[in-house]
Amino acid sequence: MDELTAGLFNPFASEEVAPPNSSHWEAKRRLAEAVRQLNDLLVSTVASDAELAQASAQVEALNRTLADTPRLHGTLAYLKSGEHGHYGEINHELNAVGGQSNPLAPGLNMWLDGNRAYGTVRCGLAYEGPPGFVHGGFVAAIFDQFLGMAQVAGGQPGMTGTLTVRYLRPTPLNTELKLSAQLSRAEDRKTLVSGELRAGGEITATAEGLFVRPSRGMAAMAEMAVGNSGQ
Ligand SMILES: CCCCCCCCCCCCCC(=O)SCCNC(=O)CCNC(=O)[C@H](O)C(C)(C)COP(=O)(O)OP(=O)(O)OC[C@H]1O[C@@H](n2cnc3c(N)ncnc32)[C@H](O)[C@@H]1OP(=O)(O)O
Repeated sequence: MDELTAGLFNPFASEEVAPPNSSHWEAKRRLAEAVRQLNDLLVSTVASDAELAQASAQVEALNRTLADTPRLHGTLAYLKSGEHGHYGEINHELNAVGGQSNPLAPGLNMWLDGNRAYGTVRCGLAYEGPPGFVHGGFVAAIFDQFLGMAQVAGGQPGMTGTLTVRYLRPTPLNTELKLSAQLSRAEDRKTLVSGELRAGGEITATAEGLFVRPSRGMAAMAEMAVGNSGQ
């Protein structure tokens, strides 16, 4: 374990969503939730052109305000600041699929129990692909994150090597979806995890992920990423 992978899974010890570790993350979770609602409202409103123009001006003004605040570009920058928790906590806030403080993330909650993992997620209107159903790319993204975290049981977290999703039936929007996964095999640097997604008791998709612990190690992978975060 290195400074990235140590504590990576701490936020998933229980079914309760791990609380924010500071007033900063608490405030950011609130803002993220407001932006999620904004996203939902944006795709559903049929307001007049004038109302949309006014809303755009308000959001643009807010963007200018936030652009003038101190910023950290990427999870590594947060880690290096030393003020925002360990990597696991930062990942739990900012991850693109599971981050509580990232409005792009649909609010995936997951917890681990031995070599099994469980989770819930609810995808609002902004995740629509086929009419009334979740976009298949987001189903795959949810599996990638969920299976990726479930690999903890194997004790050697790695990157997704392959992810195979079988879409059995459409996955409904605005419905509590239940996830479960189990470790199938862990050998050397490779961990195989399989999982399923259910809506109202019916399996809508299954997935199998092969995760590979990089030969160069996670920390070295992270160092390779320096400069990718758009600062
Ligand atoms: C950035 C830091 C983050 C830190 C925290 C994150 C925690 C995790 C969070 C996860 C959640 C988020 C999830 C995400 O979003 S992870 C993001 C999506 N995934 C990636 O971007 C991964 C990109 N690929 C790589 O970085 C490398 O190719 C990896 C690391 C995968 C292997 O490169 P490495 O140089 O180490 O490999 P090796 O040549 O020594 O081969 C070793 C063995 O593995 C076998 N093999 C290799 N590749 C594949 C493959 N694609 N499928 C099947 N098998 C593969 C290979 O045949 C060999 O087997 P064998 O011949 O010995 O039998």
